[in-house]
This record gives sequence, structure tokens and C-alpha cells, in this order.
Amino acid sequence: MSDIDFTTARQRAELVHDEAALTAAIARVGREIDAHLGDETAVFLPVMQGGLVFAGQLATRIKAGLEFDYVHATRYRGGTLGGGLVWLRQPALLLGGRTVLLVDDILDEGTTLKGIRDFCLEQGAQRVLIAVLCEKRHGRTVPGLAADFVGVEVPDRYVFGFGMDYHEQGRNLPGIYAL
Ligand SMILES: O=P(O)(O)OC[C@H]1O[C@H](OP(=O)(O)OP(=O)(O)O)[C@H](O)[C@@H]1O
Ligand SMILES: Nc1nc2[nH]cnc2c(=O)[nH]1
Repeated sequence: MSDIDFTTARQRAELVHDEAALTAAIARVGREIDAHLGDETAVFLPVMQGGLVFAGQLATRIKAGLEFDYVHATRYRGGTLGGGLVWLRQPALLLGGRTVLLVDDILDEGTTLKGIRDFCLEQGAQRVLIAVLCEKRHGRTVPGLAADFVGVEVPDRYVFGFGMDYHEQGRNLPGIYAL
């Protein structure tokens, strides 16, 4: 994809999910998580930075007990092509025996969430649930990785907004746009 500037990208991009659709999807995901967790308290683990917006809104839709922490891992580093996963912050809470709820903006190839999920399991987490705002359906997801809770599907194009960046801009847009 060419490196057009953010203003041009925003003008050319197609709005694929508006704010109302995302708000409704997040409320539904919250209900699904509640039904799944029941009385259990989970470690709520957003993946910075993209997971920030979704996690903030999702947390208020979950009635089950949550203990907050976060991780920071990246493999795109402001670009549009993925590389190896780089850890910038591991969880502070001890995960042994806990149910962990990983929260991220997008499941694309799945390398990021697979790396983080496997780390949590290595730390002794009893189970790791995965909630994503959006999932790209393209058949290129790493084997053995699936989200438990999905807000919306997005086309197999580069998307941004609602936490997701276009060259580190556009994360604060209230909808999801596709180039
Ligand atoms: O399924 P994958 O192909 O691994 O891609 C998904 C990951 O890519 C983005 O993170 P990025 O590395 O761009 O960092 P960011 O969260 O700071 O935007 C996004 O937030 C997911 O964590
Ligand atoms: N912003 C953004 N980050 C991603 N990480 C993996 N796929 C994508 C994408 O389409 N957009």
C-alpha cells in the first residue's frame, strides 16, 4: 500500500462500521462475556495501543468481576506490514490459575494474540479468552488461534479508526474505515 498522508487516506477510505454499529456490537460482546464468565472474576488485559478504545468501552458493558492490567506488544510499529512481535510491557499481575480476558482491536493474521495468549498460558493462566473489536476474515490466520468474542467483521483491506492507526494517526476516529 502506498504511503499516502493521513488526510488523503481518511478522504479515500470507506466507512465500514459507524459509531452506532460499534456501540451495539460492544454491548453484545459484553453480554456474551458476562454469560461466559458468570460469577468468575477475570484479569482484563487490553493489548496496547490498539486495544485501548475498545477495552475502555467494553469494560463498562461487563458486569462480571474484572481485575485490570494491560500488556503492550506490537508487530506493525506504525507501519502497515507485520513483523515479529516486540514486547514493550508484560502484565504486572500474577496470572497463575487465573482466567485472562485478552482485549484487542483486531484479529488479522493472529500472530500478536497468539504470542500473548501463549505467554499467559506459560505464566500459568488457567484459561485465556480473547475478545476483539473486529476480525478480518481471509483464511490467513495462524493455526490454533481463534477469538472467543468478536464485535464485527472487516474486509481484507487495511482498516483504521476506533483504536486502529494509519501510520499512528486516526486511532480516535469513532468508526472503522477501510482503505
Ligand atoms: O493479528 P495480527 O496480524 O498480529 O495483527 C493484529 C495486531 O496488530 C495491531 O497492533 P500493532 O502491532 O499495529 O500495534 P498497535 O496496537 O500499537 O497499533 C493490532 O492492535 C493487533 O494487536
Ligand atoms: N490499523 C491496523 N492495524 C492492523 N494490524 C493488523 N491488521 C491491521 C489493520 O488492518 N489495521
